[in-house]
Amino acid sequence: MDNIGGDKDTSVSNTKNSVSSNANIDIYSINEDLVKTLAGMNKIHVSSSAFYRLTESFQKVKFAEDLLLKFEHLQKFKLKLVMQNCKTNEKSIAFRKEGNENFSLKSRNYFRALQLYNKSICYSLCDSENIAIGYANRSAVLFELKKYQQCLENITMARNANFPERLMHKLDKRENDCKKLLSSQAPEVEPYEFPLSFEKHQDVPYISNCLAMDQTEDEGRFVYTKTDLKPGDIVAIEDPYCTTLLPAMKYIRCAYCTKENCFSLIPCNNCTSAMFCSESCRDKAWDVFHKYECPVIDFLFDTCTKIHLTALRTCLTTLSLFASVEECRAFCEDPDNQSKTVFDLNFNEFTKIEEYKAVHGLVTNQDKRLVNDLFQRAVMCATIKNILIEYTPLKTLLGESIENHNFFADLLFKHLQTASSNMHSIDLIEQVSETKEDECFATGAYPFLSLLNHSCAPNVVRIHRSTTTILFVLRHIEANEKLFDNYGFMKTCVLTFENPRVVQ
Ligand SMILES: C[S@@+](CC[C@H](N)C(=O)[O-])C[C@H]1O[C@@H](n2cnc3c(N)ncnc32)[C@H](O)[C@@H]1O
Repeated sequence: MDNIGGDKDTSVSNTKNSVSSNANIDIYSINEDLVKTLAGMNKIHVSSSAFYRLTESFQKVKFAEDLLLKFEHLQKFKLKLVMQNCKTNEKSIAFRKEGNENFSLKSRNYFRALQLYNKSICYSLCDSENIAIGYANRSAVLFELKKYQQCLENITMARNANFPERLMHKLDKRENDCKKLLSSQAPEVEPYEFPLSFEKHQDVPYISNCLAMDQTEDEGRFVYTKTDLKPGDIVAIEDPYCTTLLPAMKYIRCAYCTKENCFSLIPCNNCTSAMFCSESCRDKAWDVFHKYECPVIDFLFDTCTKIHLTALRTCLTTLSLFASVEECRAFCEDPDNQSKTVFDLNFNEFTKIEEYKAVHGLVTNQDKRLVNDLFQRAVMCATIKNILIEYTPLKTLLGESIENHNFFADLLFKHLQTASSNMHSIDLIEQVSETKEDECFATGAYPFLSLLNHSCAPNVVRIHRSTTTILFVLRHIEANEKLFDNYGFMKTCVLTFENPRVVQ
């Protein structure tokens, strides 16, 4: 048996794409500290054996949590929570000034100016004129960018947010100029719609009827074609079950729908790290996940990677679908719901709950993972769970029931594994560099696309239109051949060169 320290760290930290602004306090360091403490006490072997013997996921998470509490390793994270960025008008004004410098004739860095005005809006106290001035400044940038419709929308937003009377004449003038110019502007071109190249599949309406699924002992489930395919064919168009906006995009895109909307974002009323493209997105985000993420958002963004964020978002989205945690638990623990795929779903009465069956059935590779990999995930799971329960309404949601707490640990532990084996990055269309994976703005859970196996010479490619993923055929594929995706540079390295037992 290997041990929880590992000979070398072959697990998630090798492929980490940490979003941390402070490399010393990312979530992996909590595991490293704990392993060092155990090694210093000569307890690695005994702890590894004890951890290995635990059969249930929640027991593994509890084991890790007990150690974290015993050695007080959660303290530095809790300290970081105290340093959550609060709204202050001073910072709001400072970011606006920085935005003005970027907007100036000398710089003309309009995109950066928009980001900084958004940041200024997000940092402003809710009842302050800084929000209105932020919207008005955004309208000035949009005027220069000839985006007159969005410019007018921002002028209205500024007025509704009590724009100061002393500056109103500037806004009036911009509004008049804008209206004149708008009437002479050509309408925007509608984007091209990509249709499936074949009839819809009889069971799964968003894939082509030529596709089917099978499985082998070695490769698990895979997708193959029943007819010849040619380059350019579109064989699937899938929308995600849920998405997670990456922290770098927080002042550019909506935290709920992830659309690029830096022209009209509105702030979260509580935190300084989430913006939304409408009140509707803000309300939906609050109900589904943001009420739990908001109080600890800077901890999540500064210390977690996209794998942890995606895993947590998948859990919170799923919990929000059910009237109670008990109902969600019964659904997730139903033996019938353990290995479903999109081919098993009922698309005639399609709901998010029905869709979740195929997300719940994604491969975890738990039986192939080394002890150090599982221990590390248990530590991550325990850390996130502990902090969410202490600082967010998750405590109220789970209540006193030990079964509910164990269920949440099970669910998060599961998705910390499915996220790394199945999660898809959602990229901008432009591929900047073949080896640079991170030109992505969000991640998503796509239950059909997650059935595609990896090849370094793939025969299909995923192209994103917003969060919708279109699967194109890259080269000729003969009937009965498998479809292969390319998981990306980092995952390929892990899959190919690392210990084969650690299949990400
Ligand atoms: C996104 S899932 C693909 C579907 C998966 N085979 C299943 O049964 O659900 C990724 C996992 O599939 C397996 N896998 C992917 N590509 C593979 C390949 N070329 N050969 C063998 N297994 C592969 C690995 O376990 C990997 O972690």
